[in-house]
Amino acid sequence: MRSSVLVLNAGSSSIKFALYAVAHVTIDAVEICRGKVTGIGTTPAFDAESGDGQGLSHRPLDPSGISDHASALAVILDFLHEAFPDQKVDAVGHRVVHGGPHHFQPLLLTEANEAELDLCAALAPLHAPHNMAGIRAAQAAFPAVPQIACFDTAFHRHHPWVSDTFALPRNYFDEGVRRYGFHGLSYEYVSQKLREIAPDVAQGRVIVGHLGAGASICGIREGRSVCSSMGFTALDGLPMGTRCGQIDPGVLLYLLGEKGMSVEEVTDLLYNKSGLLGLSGISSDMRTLEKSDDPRAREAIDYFAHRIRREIGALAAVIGGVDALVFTGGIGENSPLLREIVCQELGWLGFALDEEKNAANEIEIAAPSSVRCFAIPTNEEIVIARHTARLAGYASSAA
Ligand SMILES: Nc1ncnc2c1ncn2[C@@H]1O[C@H](COP(=O)(O)OP(=O)(O)O)[C@@H](O)[C@H]1O
Ligand SMILES: CC(=O)OP(=O)(O)O
Ligand SMILES: [Mg+2]
Repeated sequence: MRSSVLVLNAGSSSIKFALYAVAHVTIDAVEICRGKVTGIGTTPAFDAESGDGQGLSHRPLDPSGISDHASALAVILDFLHEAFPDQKVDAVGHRVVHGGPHHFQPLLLTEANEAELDLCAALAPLHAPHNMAGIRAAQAAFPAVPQIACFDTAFHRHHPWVSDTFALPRNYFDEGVRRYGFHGLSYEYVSQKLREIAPDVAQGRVIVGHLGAGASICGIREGRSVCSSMGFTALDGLPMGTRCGQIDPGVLLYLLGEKGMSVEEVTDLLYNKSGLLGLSGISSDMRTLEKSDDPRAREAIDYFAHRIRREIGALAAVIGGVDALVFTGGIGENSPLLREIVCQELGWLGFALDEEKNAANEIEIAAPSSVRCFAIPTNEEIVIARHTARLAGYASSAA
């Protein structure tokens, strides 16, 4: 049997997975396969491909059988068992969205620290309960195997105080009411990748936009996060697929006080009915909006780009300029249109895109005269695999 690390990234309606070969030598984790169960609780489907991109499985699943994360994980494990009978899972790495104020590093899970993570779950209602469900299901499937939590918040834990505090009385900060920042595993990956492909700017002033279903943007200096658009929860900052992003807290007081909405109704409005979906009234999915002729679809895209530009200006002011701008996440990597609209108005910061490179989703998309600009496909799973291999006692040179 060969040693492998299983990575699980449990979202609100999906579980993404990846399997990596690891060894007790100083080589990096090698991807064997990756895939996902999507539509848990609605119209579930299973997809998997090999590490070199060959399709392995693509099929709908029976909705009555796949009603929760445990049953979705069972499908993944059955597939891995059948397709890769020689691979033995020796450690499981989990993406955990909220790690609270104390976790600067990934964590080997024990009964004691799991209870602490349960407490953080209330701060990320769209993600954390599913992260914890993924952990519990993996513990049941692999009882004797180390389970490692890798936090989206950890990359941001060296922020200066001004980046993380709200202007509330100090005791709230001490109680944990502060800006945490998320998508840290993605920022960690992009920072590592930038060191490989553009070492001359990687240690400088870098702004990275992680633009996917969730979206945030981060100012990084000398490889360290300085400031991020996401705050106490994964609701703040940029508008997202279904989340509102930055909002005047007075609106919430009005909805709760004057309109008599319940906390549950406001939560549902802000997390599930706002953002691109709320603005367009059509879809939360950027591909659908790009194809639509409805003017509200384009207005939603323009609003998204406007807020990204605002944040880029703000982050440039905080980190003292920009040496490189990176787009990542499903939209950042794949939408030439969004990148074009964002950069159109950024000439004052020195940005000009090369039209053809941008249209082809090349890695480097700036015109020769421009400040450097990149579209880098993110890979949160390999970051989790490297940390997991290291904590479980396997070597990984890149961790
Ligand atoms: N070719 C594409 N053009 C435009 N948008 C795309 C494209 N491919 C994916 N996207 C968008 O990426 C978003 C999903 O991003 P992703 O990072 O995969 O999300 P998640 O946070 O669920 O991992 C969706 O809005 C989707 O429409
Ligand atoms: C933190 C967050 O918003 O994650 P995702 O983009 O996976 O929704
Ligand atoms: Mg994501």
